[in-house]
Amino acid sequence: MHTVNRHKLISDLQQQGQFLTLSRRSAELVQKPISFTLDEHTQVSIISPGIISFTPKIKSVKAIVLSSGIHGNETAPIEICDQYVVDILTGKIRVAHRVLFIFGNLPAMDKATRFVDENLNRLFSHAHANESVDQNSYECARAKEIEKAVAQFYEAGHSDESRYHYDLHTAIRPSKNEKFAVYPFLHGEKHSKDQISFLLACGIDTFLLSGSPTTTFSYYSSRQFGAHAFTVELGKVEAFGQNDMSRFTQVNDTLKRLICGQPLNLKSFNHQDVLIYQVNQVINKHEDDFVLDFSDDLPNFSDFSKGTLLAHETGNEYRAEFDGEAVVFPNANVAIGQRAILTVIPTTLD
Ligand SMILES: O=C(O)CCC(=O)N[C@@H](CCC(=O)O)C(=O)O
Ligand SMILES: [Zn+2]
Repeated sequence: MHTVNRHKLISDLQQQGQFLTLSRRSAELVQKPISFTLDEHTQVSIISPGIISFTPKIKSVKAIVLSSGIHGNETAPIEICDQYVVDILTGKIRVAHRVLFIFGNLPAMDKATRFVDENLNRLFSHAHANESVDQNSYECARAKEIEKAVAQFYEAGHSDESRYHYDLHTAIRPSKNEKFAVYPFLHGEKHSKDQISFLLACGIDTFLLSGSPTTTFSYYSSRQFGAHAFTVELGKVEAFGQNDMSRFTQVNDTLKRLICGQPLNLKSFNHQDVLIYQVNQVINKHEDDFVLDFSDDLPNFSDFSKGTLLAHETGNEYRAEFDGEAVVFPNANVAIGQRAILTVIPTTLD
């Protein structure tokens, strides 16, 4: 890159902070790794379009990944994270910990779609190398790029740094519990009540405990790097500019407090404040004729009595196994072999 352009880029970024806009509109400008310092207190590293890290000069005790737009049409988290990046670059706020922002699927944002060729959130933990995955797709390359950025970010820290990853999404359907988090499978490790208290402070009061490995981004950070990692669902999918940002005040303020090292005033964990579910069935689609046996606008967490037919396809019927079993993320329109419904049943944390 020409030196003059590099200086202009850095000065534009510091004056306007529009890293995401540049990543989406002029990706070639932020294609090469670029580093610079903000007022001598924060190192900025642009890793590739849509991926930027901030490192304070003071010793960091937390390494925090905030990802959004892993699905391109899930706009509210993208708008929240974009504003943090703008505010950091322009000096309105200052990070106290190392923070990596990842804006996942840039071309899908432009198309206002979940993805272009492949669901990016099914390609982590090396699933991008599976033979069923189109190796020429944007998402295949992007999954590799994101995995590498996360590995370098966590591994660059001190050994006593604790690791966090909040992968922010919005859901396709409305939900009986509007804000909820998927807690990736921990392979027998204990769930963190402190993390649940933190997410509760963000306005997230419902948790799904995953019971098996997945190829999602949050599972990758959890499993590979021991990060406290979650897929966080903040509401319903809306177009850019159409989100009612007042619905995100709590999560917006709390995440900002976290990255800026401000007091969080967390309430200690109390079973009565949260709804905890464990995943009971992961129903995958095997045939083209897979259909759901309930309406397209049925909200997430709607529950059924034992034996109710939830979905069917040639050769298979899928039924509720328990009274009160609820459905989450039902979607008949997924690729063959992928998850079409999660079912969950209430549980408690030990
Ligand atoms: O509303 C939907 O159907 C999907 C919303 C979404 O993108 N959810 C994530 C959950 C990932 C996880 O299980 O941790 C996804 O499906 O990728
Ligand atoms: Zn999503």
